[in-house]
Amino acid sequence: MKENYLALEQLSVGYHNKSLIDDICLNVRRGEIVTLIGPNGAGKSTILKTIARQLSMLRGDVVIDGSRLNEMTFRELSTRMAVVLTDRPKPELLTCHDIVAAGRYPYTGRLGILTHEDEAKVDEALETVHARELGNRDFNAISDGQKQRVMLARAICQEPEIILLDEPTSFLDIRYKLELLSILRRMAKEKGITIVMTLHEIDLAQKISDRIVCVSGEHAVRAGTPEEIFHSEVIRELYDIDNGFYDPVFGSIELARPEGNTPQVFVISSGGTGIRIYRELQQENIPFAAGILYENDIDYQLASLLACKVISERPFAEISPETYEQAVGEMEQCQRVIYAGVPKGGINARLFDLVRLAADKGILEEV
Ligand SMILES: Nc1ncnc2c1ncn2[C@@H]1O[C@H](COP(=O)(O)OP(=O)(O)OP(=O)(O)O)[C@@H](O)[C@H]1O
Repeated sequence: MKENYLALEQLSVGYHNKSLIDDICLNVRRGEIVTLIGPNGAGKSTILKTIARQLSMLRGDVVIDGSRLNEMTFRELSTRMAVVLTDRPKPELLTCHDIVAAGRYPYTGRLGILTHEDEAKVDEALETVHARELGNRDFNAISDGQKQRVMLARAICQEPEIILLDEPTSFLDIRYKLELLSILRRMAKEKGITIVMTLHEIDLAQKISDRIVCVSGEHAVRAGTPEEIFHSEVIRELYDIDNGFYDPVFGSIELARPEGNTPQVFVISSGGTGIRIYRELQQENIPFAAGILYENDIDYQLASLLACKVISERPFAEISPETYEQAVGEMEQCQRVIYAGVPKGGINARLFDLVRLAADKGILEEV
């Protein structure tokens, strides 16, 4: 077990002496990736700014590697902590290289003169974020996504023990989002750098984080592993979602299921063949039933979220007469039956009886 690096001890954060969230207690281990998630305005950035000492803490304490935040000198803090918040510097006539080089200032003398070694670190940091070609460009004249990468290069160049990042993936296209997250993962796992960040993309948070902190309400800061936090109900409650779902198995956001509790279509599928059909029916707002699906079938997870009825069977069991009759009853209420393909196996033989029955009734559509 790695040692604790950062501790928030009954921390209260807020503005103008008015607290927003009280009693935050959190221990973060060295090299851990911790992501704060929660709705807009919940206080995620406020917590990060407080840890970064850009905002005074109201009560409690922040301890970094055994040192109290408020007792650390500026140099001590800046050699330990790099911060990439959403505010961007608006420098006059500074190149991206100059911005990144500022990450070396905690290590240079008063005049801020960079040694050859410092210069090499600036180049290396720009290289890491694939922004070397931006080095000579005016920082004010590059895109938001490019600025984001340059700011990350500055943080890397600072060689910190901990990096705080506020929404680091916003503005980045998919390639750079993935790249940023893999850079962070390398920094954490190979160099033992502790990462605390906020992310709005909870699917990415689920995949990259060692621990998730849910921020909402005055006291409600709940922490857990991604497996503990990413349940449809926890996410629904955290974000107060009433118009869709978060599917924790696939890490996907799903729109609400079609309106109505009476299925118009019955879908027979297996092993992923139903997914495209479910989505099409969802887009057309047609309520549907799905079955007979084994509970460990990939289609079962999405069907449970989108179908108004799912007829299922226990994994690896023969389809029971009761389940079959239930499926027939449901299917006979529908105007259409879509057969999306099912691999034949001994135990699912009755599924094919269902398909034949639909064909006999003249309501079968094969896709
Ligand atoms: N400088 C400020 N002075 C007073 N209140 C502020 C200030 N900055 C933010 N707030 C308020 O504090 C609350 C928390 O804001 P914060 O930016 O921490 O939320 P957040 O969880 O990061 O939200 P988002 O996901 O929208 O970025 C909000 O109600 C916000 O209006």
